[in-house]
Amino acid sequence: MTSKKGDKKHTGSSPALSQEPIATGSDTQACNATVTAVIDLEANNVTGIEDEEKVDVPNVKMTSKKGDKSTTGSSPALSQEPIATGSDTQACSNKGVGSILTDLEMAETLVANLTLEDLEDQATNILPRQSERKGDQGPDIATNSGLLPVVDLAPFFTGDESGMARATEAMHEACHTLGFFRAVNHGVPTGLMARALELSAKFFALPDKEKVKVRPVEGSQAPLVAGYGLHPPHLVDREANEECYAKLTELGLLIQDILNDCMGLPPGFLKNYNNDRSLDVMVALRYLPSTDEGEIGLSEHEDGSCISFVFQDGVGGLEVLKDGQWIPAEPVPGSIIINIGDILRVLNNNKFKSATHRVVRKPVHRHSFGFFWSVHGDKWVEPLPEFTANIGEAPHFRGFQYNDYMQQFMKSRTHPQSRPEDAFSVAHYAI
Ligand SMILES: O=C(O)CCC(=O)C(=O)O
Ligand SMILES: [Fe+2]
Repeated sequence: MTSKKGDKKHTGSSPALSQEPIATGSDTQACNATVTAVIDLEANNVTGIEDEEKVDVPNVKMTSKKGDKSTTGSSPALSQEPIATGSDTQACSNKGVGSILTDLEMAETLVANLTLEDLEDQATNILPRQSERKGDQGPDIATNSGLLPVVDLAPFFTGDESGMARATEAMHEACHTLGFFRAVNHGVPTGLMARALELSAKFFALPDKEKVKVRPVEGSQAPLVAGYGLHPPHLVDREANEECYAKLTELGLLIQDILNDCMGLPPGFLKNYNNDRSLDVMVALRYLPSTDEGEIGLSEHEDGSCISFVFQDGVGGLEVLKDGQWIPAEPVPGSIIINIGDILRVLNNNKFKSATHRVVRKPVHRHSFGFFWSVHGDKWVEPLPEFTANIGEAPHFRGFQYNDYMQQFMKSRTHPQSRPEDAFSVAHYAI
């Protein structure tokens, strides 16, 4: 089994891709949350992966699959060709129902002969509930906020006006200087995130022979040739995923409103501009253990989203580039890491950073969820007059249709350039 160690630049796992519903392979009911996972079956040589290797996962021993398959990009719903060699991903989108139903039927048929007990037996409970994890008593924000700026959103739930102003200012500063911050008291229950991570871990811990049963059907419009089309219906608590998706959507609306204020835009401007939630997607990621120091799990990239949200287990590995230094975005229980994507950066003409980030693999499996707040595919994206003509500044980007951007973004993922610096990015539109 080969182990790739490249630090190939890519454009992130934000999936809002094309005219085609992104996570076409992924979707189910309510949030239409489902799973599109990427597993490079060829590269990973599923049959060559041995069962029953003991793997350490935070605070627990688990039985898991062996195999070091490092990853050069984990993006989920994106590839037409296997590119993620060593991570598994799943996605929840809220569109694409048409082609997903087919996959759902397939999944249900294929998994129907397995009982929940069978599945539970196979998937050792690798992530205990947050409350059961040693040291995870809830966010210890004061002492353990790590290096990222922290934005406490509590005032937006209590109506404390001066607190709201302080949080808005903190967010503005973070977006301006780093493009990343840690949100606490954000309204997404800690237990819900823990449950989603637990379910994801359980799914990924299944033997490959079970997971491949929920690959997208041959000829499906699902954007993955290798990967999981759906969560096995009997295994996954869809309600938890859907609730998580719904809560993240609420958080997205709140953050978008606050950013609207940070940017000094007329009240409700972003909400109006970005009023279609069909390309948002929630992705579950699993990173395989590293075999060597410094192996890359997700190569450096900027997100193609408007705003991205990440919650993670206790393993760590997410890093943000600032002034040539990689800053760890450490796991802090209950917090959500939020970063600015390329779309917002273009809209405000580079006032906010869309920071380069990556995931470095650790000696144990890592699980995380990404939620990518997108814009509608038909949307025209260009620097807003508030950041150009109205203030006498030249635009730093020419305008583009989001679909066009995503097509190229995708192509660059599925047909990576040999030189990372040649990879497609929003710089393509720079003036
Ligand atoms: O897994 C993570 O912590 C980050 C994932 C990420 O950056 C992405 O999917 O774009
Ligand atoms: Fe990212």
